Amino acid sequence: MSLVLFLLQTSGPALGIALATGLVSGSCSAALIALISYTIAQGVTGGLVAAAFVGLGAIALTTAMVSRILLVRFSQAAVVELQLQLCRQILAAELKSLESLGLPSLLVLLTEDIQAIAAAAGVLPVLMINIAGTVGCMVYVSWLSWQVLALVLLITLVASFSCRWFLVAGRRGLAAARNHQERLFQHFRSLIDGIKELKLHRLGRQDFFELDLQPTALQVKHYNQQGLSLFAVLDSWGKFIYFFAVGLVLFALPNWVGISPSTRVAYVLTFTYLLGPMENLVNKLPLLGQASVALDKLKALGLSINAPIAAAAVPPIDPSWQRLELKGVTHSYRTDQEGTEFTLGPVNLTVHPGELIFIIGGNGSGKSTLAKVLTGLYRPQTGTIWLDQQPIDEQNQEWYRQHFSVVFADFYLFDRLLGLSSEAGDSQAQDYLKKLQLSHKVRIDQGRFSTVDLSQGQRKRLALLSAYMENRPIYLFDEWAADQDPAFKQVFYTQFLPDLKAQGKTVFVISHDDHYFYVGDRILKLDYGQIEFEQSPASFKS
Ligand SMILES: Nc1ncnc2c1ncn2[C@@H]1O[C@H](COP(=O)(O)OP(=O)(O)OP(=O)(O)O)[C@@H](O)[C@H]1O
Repeated sequence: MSLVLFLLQTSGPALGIALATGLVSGSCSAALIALISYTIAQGVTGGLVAAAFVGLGAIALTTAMVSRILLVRFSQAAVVELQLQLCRQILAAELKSLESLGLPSLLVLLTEDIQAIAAAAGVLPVLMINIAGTVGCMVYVSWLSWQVLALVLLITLVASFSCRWFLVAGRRGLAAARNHQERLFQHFRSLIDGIKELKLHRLGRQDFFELDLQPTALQVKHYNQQGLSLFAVLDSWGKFIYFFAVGLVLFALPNWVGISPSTRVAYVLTFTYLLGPMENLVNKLPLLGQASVALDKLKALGLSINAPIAAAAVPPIDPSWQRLELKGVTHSYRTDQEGTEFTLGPVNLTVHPGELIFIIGGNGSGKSTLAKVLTGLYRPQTGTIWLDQQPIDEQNQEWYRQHFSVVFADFYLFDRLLGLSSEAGDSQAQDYLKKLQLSHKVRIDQGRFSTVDLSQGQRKRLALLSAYMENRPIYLFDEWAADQDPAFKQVFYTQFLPDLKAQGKTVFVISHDDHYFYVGDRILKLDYGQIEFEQSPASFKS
């Protein structure tokens, strides 16, 4: 049902015209069948009947063609809209929800699930036309004899009940395959990301292939085979019921109620015509089954193809802010295993413009988690963040986030400066390239880097350049200097950071380089998610 809703939303008028022309075509085809059987039964061969035949045939063919062309256009538009809609939802979703869904889930969603839904979206309108044609034929049958219609309806009822089991079991198989598909994508990811390690370790490679990748791929195959086989059985079962119905009308019904041979010919012709649409319907059931499994998964993941994303306007940021406060802020990660929950906070912190703050602590002490909370990527589970007089909540969180430029430890480098492509921007970026000692490697044209195939340290410098270009009031660097050579490390700590501070920017630096802490105003140490101390560099002893 949500698929139909989505189709109506994306291309309502086009779908309406396609369906209307399809309906006309289906009705004309049904009328043609009636005309043919009438001609055979009555033995009439007049010019009027021939003209009606030609007229009906022409209308049926033209409308069918128009309908098909519209459907092709419309289904392609629906596929693109579907992909864009899901991408919009992913962009709008909270980071935390996306992290808990996991990358494999999102990948299966954007590839397999979209394909399944798109394929069903493509066939659904054709199926609707087939159903319309079938209904037209049923009207004709009921006009011929209500007893036959009653019989057909009875058989349809029995068929629906008997097919239901196959449908449910088939769908269960497809759903199980879909679940294993996520694990398979996780293995694909390991294969691609871990290719260097796998190449160097022959036994490990064999182990990964034989114990992880292959069994999961075989499970996907097994469940898909199981599900699709049930749909194949359903196909044959449907045909059996169909021939059973034709047999009943041909051989049994005349013994029960009086039917003339000419009426019988009409039935047989009608049923023979119906074979096409019915077969089409049954053939497409696996596609519809896969789409419905994909839609269920979407819903379970908290996404929906019908939920429009309101592009809320974000007010301009406040460059003259005076006070950023975290009051009793906490954030926890819940894991499946008991006793492994990590809680950051409660954190109480007040920050002013132009401050340079080092955040330090051991591995797993919560520095990156604090960075995500501070920058508004994670919402505090308790406590509140205040920017001047404004508490940050769901409504203004997007606005709040725009105050920060961040280079995360696991940063992603886009191949262009997003949102900045003016020529003035290019010349400023060229200046930064020189300062970052990259001008011999990289050029910038209309905001696009000539290459991002660089060393890790060089890529981090480009990420820093992107952050500079964003020119936000607050900066956060998570272990930025870790991959830099000693000379450039010194440039970063003794020139870049003081420069930013001199411009009135507030800078948070997550770092282990204690011999540069003297450039900062404060050092904040985390231990097991708690602020262990806050000190000035002068009183700090590592
Ligand atoms: N997405 C997550 N889901 C569950 N637990 C997480 C997640 N991210 C981090 N953690 C846990 O939270 C704790 C703090 O992690 P965090 O990355 O904030 O530490 P860190 O101080 O930045 O560590 P490092 O110096 O190693 O980068 C760790 O115990 C980690 O296992």
